[in-house]
Amino acid sequence: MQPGRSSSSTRSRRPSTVRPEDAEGAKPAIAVAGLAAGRGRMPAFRDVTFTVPPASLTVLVGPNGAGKTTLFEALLGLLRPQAGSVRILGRAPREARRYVGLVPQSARLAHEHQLAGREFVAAAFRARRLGLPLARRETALAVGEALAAVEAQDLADRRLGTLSGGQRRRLLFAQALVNRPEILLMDEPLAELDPAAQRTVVGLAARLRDRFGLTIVFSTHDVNPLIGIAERVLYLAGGRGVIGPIEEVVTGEVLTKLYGVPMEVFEARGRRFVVQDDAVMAAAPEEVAAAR
Ligand SMILES: Nc1ncnc2c1ncn2[C@@H]1O[C@H](COP(=O)(O)OP(=O)(O)OP(=O)(O)O)[C@@H](O)[C@H]1O
Repeated sequence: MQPGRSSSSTRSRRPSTVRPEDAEGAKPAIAVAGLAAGRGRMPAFRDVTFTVPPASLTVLVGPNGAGKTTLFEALLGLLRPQAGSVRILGRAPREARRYVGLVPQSARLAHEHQLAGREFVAAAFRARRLGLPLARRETALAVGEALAAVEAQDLADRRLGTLSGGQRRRLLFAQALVNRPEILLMDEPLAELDPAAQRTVVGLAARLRDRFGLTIVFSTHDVNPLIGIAERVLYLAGGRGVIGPIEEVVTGEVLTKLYGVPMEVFEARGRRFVVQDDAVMAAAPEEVAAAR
């Protein structure tokens, strides 16, 4: 991880589905061109093109089944593209795996309740798994750094089974950081968290970008907690994707084209609510009603 840099350089970009290079000319951390990918025979999406600049935070949004997890798998090299290309730090995804950390959905923690926080984080440390000499000291150092990066030193000796959802999420974060990645993929880290815990997770992601220069892709069903924090949103829907600043992508006009059906976006108290006809797709119904 490197010292942070400004994160505001991409805020003025227009939505784009075709631009293969970052507008600022910086070498992209992630470059995806014409990508079609799926876990079955049918691709979840096709012709998705975007770049992610280094030291930035991109929200990945889309309805259930839009392909958010599929995209992460393609970025990790776990899934071969059906068409198009993926480059991570200029390399093929499999060659770049050690530079990429994944924060999985917390539901996958079911069998680790007996582990202490530091053991859980250490379990992901690469040198330990390889059984290298010096691994103990190196592991302790890397675990300590990762816990400090997410301000979770106080969780080092707590059993996972005794922690709240937000605290576990923090340890998942630390686990993803223990191998000092340059890119962090976060798979729905806000699911099942209350608004206060959501703010904590979003704040941590922003600090990792700003202090350590991490490139973060953060998937969620609701873009609102990231408004004013993420530079851009990558919106997947209708088998396609569009990327740009949140205020330019999360609009009725752009989403109607993307979904291929009439969509409306309501704004209330600085938040955006996406609605198809009268069906609320990603909203608190009472706030949408108030906005009408
Ligand atoms: N193992 C599988 N075999 C075939 N198709 C699959 C498989 N897993 C997922 N799919 C399909 O791939 C598409 C994309 O799924 P994916 O899980 O990537 O979406 P998602 O945006 O992450 O959804 P969610 O928000 O519900 O987690 C869906 O249509 C899904 O039904």
